[in-house]
This record gives sequence, C-alpha cells and structure tokens, in this order.
Amino acid sequence: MQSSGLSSIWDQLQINDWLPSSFLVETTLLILLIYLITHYGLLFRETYTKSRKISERVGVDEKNRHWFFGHLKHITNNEEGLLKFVELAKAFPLMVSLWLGPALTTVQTYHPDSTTALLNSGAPKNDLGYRFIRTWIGDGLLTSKGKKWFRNRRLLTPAFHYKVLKPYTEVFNKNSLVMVNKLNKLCDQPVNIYTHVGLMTLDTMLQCAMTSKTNCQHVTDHPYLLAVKEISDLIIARVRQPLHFFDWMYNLSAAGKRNKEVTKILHEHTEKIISERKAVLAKTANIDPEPSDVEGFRKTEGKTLDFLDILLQCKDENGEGLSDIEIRDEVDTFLFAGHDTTSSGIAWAMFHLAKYPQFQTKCREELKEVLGNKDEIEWSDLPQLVYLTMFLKESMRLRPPVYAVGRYLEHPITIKDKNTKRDTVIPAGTNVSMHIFTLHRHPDFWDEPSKFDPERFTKENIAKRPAFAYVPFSAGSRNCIGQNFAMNEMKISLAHVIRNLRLYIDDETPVPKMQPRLILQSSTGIFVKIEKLERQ
Ligand code: HEM
Repeated sequence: MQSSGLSSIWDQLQINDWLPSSFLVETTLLILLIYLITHYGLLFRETYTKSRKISERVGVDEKNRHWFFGHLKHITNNEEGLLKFVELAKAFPLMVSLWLGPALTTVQTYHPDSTTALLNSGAPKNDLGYRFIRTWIGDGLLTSKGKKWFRNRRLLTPAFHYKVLKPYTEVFNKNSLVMVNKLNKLCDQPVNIYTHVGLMTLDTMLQCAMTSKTNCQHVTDHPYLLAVKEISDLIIARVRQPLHFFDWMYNLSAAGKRNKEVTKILHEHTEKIISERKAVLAKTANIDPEPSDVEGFRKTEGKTLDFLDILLQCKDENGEGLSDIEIRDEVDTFLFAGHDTTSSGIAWAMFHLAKYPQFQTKCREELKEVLGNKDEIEWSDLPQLVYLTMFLKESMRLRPPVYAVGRYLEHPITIKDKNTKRDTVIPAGTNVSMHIFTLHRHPDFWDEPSKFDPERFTKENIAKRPAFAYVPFSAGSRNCIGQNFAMNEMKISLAHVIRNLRLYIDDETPVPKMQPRLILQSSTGIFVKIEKLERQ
C-alpha cells in the first residue's frame, strides 16, 4: 500500500528517533518532582523553624491557631476582626505573633514600648500591604526606602512649610462650605456622609496639589475623578484575592488589565499637568521670576504656591531636582495618602459629633467664642480651637484613619519589656506591623478604652502617657509628612459643619460598622441625620 504524502514526510523525518523515550521523560519528570519537593520542603522547614522561634519569643495565641490556616480565619476584614486584636492585647500586652498559613508569621506590635523600638529602627515598609499601590504611586515618599526616601523626604519638606500651608485655608473654607450647602438640602433623613466628605477632600487635595480646576462635589463624572475612585477599588479587590498576589496571575486577569488601563489614565493626567506647569515655569523664568513667601521658590503666573510648584523647583545639595517620573509619583502619593485619610477622619468625627451631642454643643460654644460672626476660619484661629482639637484627637483615637502600618526588618530589633525586664530580639527578615487601632485602645494606657472622652487630650492628661501611646500619624522618621495639612483641613471642615448644622442620630439611623480597607472605612456607610441651624 502506498503511503500518503504526509506520512512519507513523517517517515523521512524519522521524528520518533528525535523524541526522547518515555523512560527518559518519566525519569526527568521524577527528578524535577523530587527537586521541587526537596526545594519547597526545605524552604518550608526553614520558614517554619524561623517562625516557630519568633512565636516562642514573642508569644502566640496557640488556642486559635489552625495547623494549616494559622490565624487567618480570625483576622477578618471587619469590625470583629479589629476588636479581636484588642482582646489579644489583654493576653499579650507587648506584642503577638500571628501565623499567616502553615509556615509564615508576622509580629503585631501595639504597646508603646514595642512600637517605639519598631519605629525608631527606621525599618523600611514591607511588601504585604504596600506592593499593590505601587502600580499607581510608584516609588513615592510613602513606598520608597533607603537613600531615595531620605533625599526626597528632605526635598519635599518645604512643601509643608507653614507659609505653603497657610494659603490653603482658603481652599479648605471654600470646599467645606460647598459641602455644608449640599448637606443643608438633606435635612431630617439618614445621610451617608462618607460620600459627601470623600468628594470634598478629593477636590481639596487636587486643588492644593496642583491647583486643579476640578469641582468634584458637583461634577462627579470627571474621568480623572472616576479613575482615582476605580483604582482604590481595584487595589482593595486585589488585597482580598490571594491568587492575585502573584503579579503574573494578576496581570493576566481582567482586574489586572483594567488596573493597567486606569493607571494609564491617571499617569497621563498628572504628566500633562506637570508638562504644562513646566512650560509656564520655563517661560516666566526669563521674563519675570516672581518670588514667593517661601525662600528659593517662585510663583507660577502669580498664583499661590502649590505642592507641584515645590516639586518642580526643589533641588538637592548637588543642584539636582526630581525627575519627571519622581514628580509624578510624589503628586500621586499626595493624592493617595492625602484624600481618603482625611475623609475617614472627618466622616468618623461627624459620626461622633452626632453620637455625643454634649461634645457637639461644647465645640459649637468654643467656635462661637473664637470666631464670633465671621464667615471664614483664618489661619490664626486654628490654634485657638482647643476643644475641637481635643474632640478630633479622641475621634481619631477610637477610629484611626490609618489603623495599621507594616515594616520589614532588615536588621534585628530588641524590644524591652519594662515590667518583666526581659529583652526580646526579633530577627532580621521578619514582617512586623504596628497596629495603631489596638495601641489606641491598650488597657494599660487608656481607662475604659472604648469610652469617648475628649478630656483625655488636655495638656495634663497627654503628659501622663508615653509619647507613642497615641500615633494616628505614626511617629519617628517615617511619620506623616502631611499631618499639619490634615489637621488644618479637618478642623476647618468640622468647624463649618458644627456652626451650620446640628448632627444627630436616632433609632432610624443605621449604625456604622468599621471596616479596615486600605483606610478605616465603614462596611455599612456612615449615616447621620442633619438639622439646619441659623447661626446667631
Ligand atoms: C487624617 C489624615 C491622615 C492620617 C491619619 C495620616 C496618617 C499617616 C500615617 C500613619 C503614615 C505612616 C504610614 C506608614 O508608615 O506606612 C503616613 C505617611 C504619609 N502621609 Fe499621611 N496621613 C494623613 C494625611 C495626609 C495628607 C493630607 C498627606 C499629604 C498632603 C499625607 C501624606 C503622607 C505621606 C507622603 C506619607 C509618607 C511619609 C514618609 O514615609 O516619609 N498624609 N500618614
């Protein structure tokens, strides 16, 4: 029988001679399997042994540790999960080791002694929480480390000089009044204030970072605004999907592809503003260099300095400034770090105002005394708002917008237990977190920790506590660079709300449940009811 054309070619090629024998294939696969099992087995044993040692030194809640899932079942992404940490602090007052699966641990610190050691060590951020925001904010101040962080922190410090911050009071006043006017129209019904506050703080951040002409509180479908909101949702969704921790898997997924598209919109928007501003600066440099209040920086087209002006003009000791990508990363970092945090702070404070009418009245009385009948809050009024500041601090004690921060130890740290006089060394290579939420409710430093009481923040009472017992803006060299900006913005917004509206809750108002997302939010929305006040 004559063979077909194809099979004769096949015969001629004698392809079977080229293929390895099944014996060879099976042996290779077996060797590969043995290699993988040995490699991962050894890695597992090494990680497990190290984790075991850390747990023995630091303390571990063995009763609730599953042999495979570790404590994962207990670290839930809700209010109960947060409060479990507070319970743990009763049994393990200094710190505790948590198992994230069968072999890996992380150490949680929530006592002033352990957090002081951690924050003073200068350890860089870990990869557990910060990796996913890098696609948007790149290697900005929040995520960078080592020499790069050190140089850029020095370069960016002038952006938070009081002479730069002072003119922002105008932006804070204007945007707060827009929000108050919107809320005025929503009287006597449960209102989810988080949405309204979020739009206001985003607008404020865009206007202070790059004098953007946005009007987010009314025009809510601006493509950039939508992209900022979408990227936050995408990042949170990624944190919740363990398979998406692997970059290659995430990049292949629909969410990963969308993340790329949205990031592109965000980057292009910032890059466009940067190049336009650069062009203006270059033009005015030769014609009319207009100095500003801040030495070494000049205004662009007569407007007040914004963060972008500082980023474009700052120079290190070698006369070198930031590259375009660095500027973009820093602008995006300010947006990310500066809008959701303040909206969480303001929204929870508004909830506390509604929940505790006696403190709301006290704040209102102080505002009347300090401001009289003037409409705007001025820079010089801010230090006089003593009670409002105490109220806000207490609000951020119980609902800290940033409820935890993470570090990776490149060098060992020693935690000294003053009670037992025992030193505990946490080895290099460990992931350690500071759980701010628990620190702020630690029973050794706060009487009746869950009671809301602004008097905890009188000068005398603050002096009785260790400095690191209250750190909503973290502490040490990597503390929040924007904390004065944030405090001013929050105080001005709350002052306008309190002067113009009475906030209250009744049986029909849904009770908000805390939810630890990237920032402390609420799984149910933050609802209050509003009554319009006539200002006397
Ligand atoms: C209530 C509002 C705010 C809170 C509670 C807050 C809290 C914090 C905390 C806890 C950290 C340390 C993060 C870590 O260690 O991973 C931090 C860092 C940072 N914050 Fe804020 N923040 C607020 C507002 C702002 C604002 C308005 C800006 C910018 C205008 C800002 C910019 C930054 C930056 C750039 C860092 C990184 C600093 C560095 O590592 O050198 N924050 N913030």
